[in-house]
Amino acid sequence: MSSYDNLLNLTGSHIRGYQLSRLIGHGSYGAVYQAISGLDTIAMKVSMQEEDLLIEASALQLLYYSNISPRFHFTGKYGPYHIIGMELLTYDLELIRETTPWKSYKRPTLIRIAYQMMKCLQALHELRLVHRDVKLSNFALTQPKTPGNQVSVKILDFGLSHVYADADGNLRDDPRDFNFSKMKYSSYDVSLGCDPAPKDDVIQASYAILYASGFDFREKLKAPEEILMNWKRELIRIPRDTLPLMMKFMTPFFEMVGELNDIIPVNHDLLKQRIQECLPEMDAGSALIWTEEDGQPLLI
Ligand SMILES: Nc1ncnc2c1ncn2[C@@H]1O[C@H](COP(=O)(O)OP(=O)(O)OP(=O)(O)O)[C@@H](O)[C@H]1O
Repeated sequence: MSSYDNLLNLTGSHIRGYQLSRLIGHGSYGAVYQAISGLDTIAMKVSMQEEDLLIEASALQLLYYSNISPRFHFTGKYGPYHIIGMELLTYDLELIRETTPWKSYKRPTLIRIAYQMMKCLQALHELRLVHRDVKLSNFALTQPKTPGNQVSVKILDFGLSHVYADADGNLRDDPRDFNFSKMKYSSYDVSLGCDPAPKDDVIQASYAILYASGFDFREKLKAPEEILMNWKRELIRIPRDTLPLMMKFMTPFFEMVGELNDIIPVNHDLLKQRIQECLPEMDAGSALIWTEEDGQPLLI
C-alpha cells in the first residue's frame, strides 16, 4: 500500500514543503487538511477530481484580489491526487449555527452575514463567474484580525463554478454538463431545468440566510418534490406570506430576490441596501466580531 492510498489518511505527509497536520473535513471527492511550514499555516485541498480541482484553482486565481474567497497559494500533484494550497479559514457558517444554543444567528449577526454574502456574490458575478453550489456551509470566516478580533465571511468550494460568459458577453456552455435540477437546494427555476445563472446564486443564498435564521431548511428539503417546489415558488412569488414568522423582518430583501430574473442583471448594491432596510438601527456593513462567551465561541 503506497503512502497515498487513502485520501483521508494523509496527516503527516509532506507536500510542497508543508506538513499536513490535521484533517479539517472532507466532501464527496476530496479532503481539506491544515498544513504547516514554519510559521505559515495554510489549507490544502486534496482531490481525485482533476477537472473540478483545476476549475476551482482557476476560480480562486481569478478572485485573488477580490478578497472574498480563500487566497490562492499554489496548485499541483501529489501521487494520484491533485492539490490546492490556499488561505486557511476558520469555521464555516453552518458549523457555527449548529454550535449556538438556539441553532440560529441573532438578527444583527444575521443581517451582517447576509450583507457579506451579497458582497461575495457581487465580486463573483462581476467576474462573470457563477458559483452554483451556494449553501451555508460554503461560507466560512477568516482568521480573527487583531486588535478587535474582526472577521469576515468568505465563500468556499468552487468545484462546481463556471465562467458563464466571455468578455464580450457571449454565454459559455459548461462541457461538464451537470444536472443541477437534481440538486435539492437549487432555486425554483433551476429545479425546473433552467441553467443556473447569477440570480440563482442569490436565491440559494436566500435559502442559506433562512437556514441561518433558525428555519429548519434541512427538514424542508426532505419534503416530497411537489411540496418543496411549491414552497420555492411561493417564496419568490409572495415572500411576505411564505416567510416564517421570525424572518418576516427580512421581507424587503426577499421581495427583491423574488423580482430577480435572467434578463436584468442582478443589482447587488440594491440587494445590500434592502438587507440594510430590514434592520435600520444597525449598520449591516459593519464588521463581524469573533469572541467567546462562557467558554463558547460566539460571533457577534
Ligand atoms: N480554505 C479553507 N480553510 C478552512 N477550512 C476549509 C477550507 N476549504 C474548505 N474547508 C473545509 O473543509 C471541509 C471540506 O470541504 P470541501 O469543500 O472539500 O467539501 P464539502 O463542501 O464539505 O463537501 P462537498 O464537496 O460534497 O460539497 C469543509 O468543512 C470546509 O468548511
